[in-house]
Amino acid sequence: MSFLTTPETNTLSRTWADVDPASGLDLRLTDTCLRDGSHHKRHQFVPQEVRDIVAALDGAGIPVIEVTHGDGLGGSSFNYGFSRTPEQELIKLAAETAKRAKIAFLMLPGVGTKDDIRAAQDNGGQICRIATHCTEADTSQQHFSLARELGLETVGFLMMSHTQPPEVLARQARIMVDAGCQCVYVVDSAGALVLEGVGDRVSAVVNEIGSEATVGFHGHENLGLGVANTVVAARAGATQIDGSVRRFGAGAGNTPLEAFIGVSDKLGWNTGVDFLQIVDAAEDVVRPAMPEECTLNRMTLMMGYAGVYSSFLKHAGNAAERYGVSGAQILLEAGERKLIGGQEDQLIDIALQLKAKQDANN
Ligand SMILES: CC[C@H](O)CC(=O)C(=O)O
Ligand SMILES: [Mn+2]
Repeated sequence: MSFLTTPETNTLSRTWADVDPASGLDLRLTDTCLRDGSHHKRHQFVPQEVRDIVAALDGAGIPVIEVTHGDGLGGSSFNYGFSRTPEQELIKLAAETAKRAKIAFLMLPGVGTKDDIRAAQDNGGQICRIATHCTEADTSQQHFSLARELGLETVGFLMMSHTQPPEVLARQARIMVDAGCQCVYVVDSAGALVLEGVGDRVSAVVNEIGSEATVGFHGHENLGLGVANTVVAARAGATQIDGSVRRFGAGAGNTPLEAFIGVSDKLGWNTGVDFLQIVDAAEDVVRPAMPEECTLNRMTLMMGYAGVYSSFLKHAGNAAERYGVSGAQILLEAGERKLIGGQEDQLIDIALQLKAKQDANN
């Protein structure tokens, strides 16, 4: 079945209402500006910003809001950047503020621990999202078991999905589902996937896991395709969709959720979110909390083009400044080396090599 099965009517082959009929939703949205946006904010969220953003998103009808350090539970460190406010405090505040939305949290095995998951649940987190590189799903098994034992809803993130063909992702999704994952996300961490590249991957995962679990899509804007790629993902069977209001996320940002909501309205897909309210939230509440807009520029475009993990942006920028070399060249080389999350220190190695070359030529 093609992922463009019914373009005339835009009838989705799978909807979120298949899982939760009472919701009546075609697609269930998760806003990640308070987690993926943490990279852009260098993890400097303060309590009032979290309260205001959660209240605005919840009021507009966003059903899931993710809150954690950008690199997930336990990410506050010298390697990834220290949080200004402890993430568990922010999760608690978010859970206390939200009237309808569920609070999700992210964890990467090896960065966070099982105790961090327990603490996040104690603080009101209800959805546990476990992220692994897209060939390493087996590292998530014990975390899915624990999360299910605790009664948490579970989501699996197959990061850097552009690096593997659809059949590999499908096999990795199977590992997560067998371990207790209820929704597997195809995660375009580098914003490097282009249209059919998304559709083929989502379709393969849908075909593998059938009705055992749902499928999600998490996009980045590095080639300007966040909304278009997400429409393709939904047509291919993804029923859970990530994005960030005002694109507040890593790299050039995430799929701009307010734009996707407007597009969904036009396509007749019910997200349950009020377009006018979410546009106001983007402008009046989310934008003031951002250090600057997330934009397409030489660095972020290079990430999409070379296939680089979006959360490397600030690290590459720091290394470029420190050693007086081109940030774009650092990112190109990071793409060549196929670096994955956790290898941030190699950006410094690349910068040192570029500097040595530069010095030799002067
Ligand atoms: C460091 C985790 C990463 O930011 C997760 C994510 O959002 C992605 O891979 O796109
Ligand atoms: Mn992301």
